[in-house]
Amino acid sequence: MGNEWIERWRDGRIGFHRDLAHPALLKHWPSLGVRPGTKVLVPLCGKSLDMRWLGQHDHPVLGIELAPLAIEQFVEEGPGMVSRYRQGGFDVTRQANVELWCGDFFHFHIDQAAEIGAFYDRAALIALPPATRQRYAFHLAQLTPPGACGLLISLTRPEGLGVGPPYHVSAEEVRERFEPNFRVTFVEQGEPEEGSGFRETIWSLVRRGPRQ
Ligand SMILES: C[S@@+](CC[C@H](N)C(=O)[O-])C[C@H]1O[C@@H](n2cnc3c(N)ncnc32)[C@H](O)[C@@H]1O
Repeated sequence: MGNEWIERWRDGRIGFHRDLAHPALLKHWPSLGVRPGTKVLVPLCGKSLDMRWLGQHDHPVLGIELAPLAIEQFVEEGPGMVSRYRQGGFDVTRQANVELWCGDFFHFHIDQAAEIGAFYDRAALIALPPATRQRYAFHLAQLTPPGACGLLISLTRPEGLGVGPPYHVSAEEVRERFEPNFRVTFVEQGEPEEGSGFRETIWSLVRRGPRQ
């Protein structure tokens, strides 16, 4: 699967990328009440401008992305000095308060996640095939402390029009995968996208503590 993403980036098949920050992030992030200064984990981050928006709103950002090209494009297309270093087996590229870790999200370890206090998933869960999505939900839970909250933007797609990615992830599946470790709240469902019929759903998640 990893190679397919690398190829997509190489061939410029990145229709998922948006030229502006996602409207749902602008609309709903403030109501999560995440304190300024809280570091936000962005799994499977691509070169999303949502990271720049979070960075500009006083959140250090830690993005994890498999494709080196995505990271190169992010820093080329944005302002600010770039620094590069190696940490915990990952090549890390930093620009302003966004640090991009190049590698597999599933290899990112809890020891490296010490400062993370919030998270943002747009098109990460839905980029993964069914068998990997449970693993994703557990891994996200492992990396986030009790009380950490975040937004999840999932997607449904009409039946019979291909498989994915992006994969169809139903509301039931979101609850089933995340509720063991997160309080899951439905926030909003977007309108179906013209042509594809893809429809995004916004969720807010709060990492449960041991007895919550
Ligand atoms: C559908 S895109 C979404 C990107 C970004 N979140 C956005 O909203 O534009 C999924 C991204 O995840 C990356 N990816 C896929 N599997 C990954 C993995 N196991 N670890 C890290 N990144 C991964 C892909 O290279 C791709 O850039």
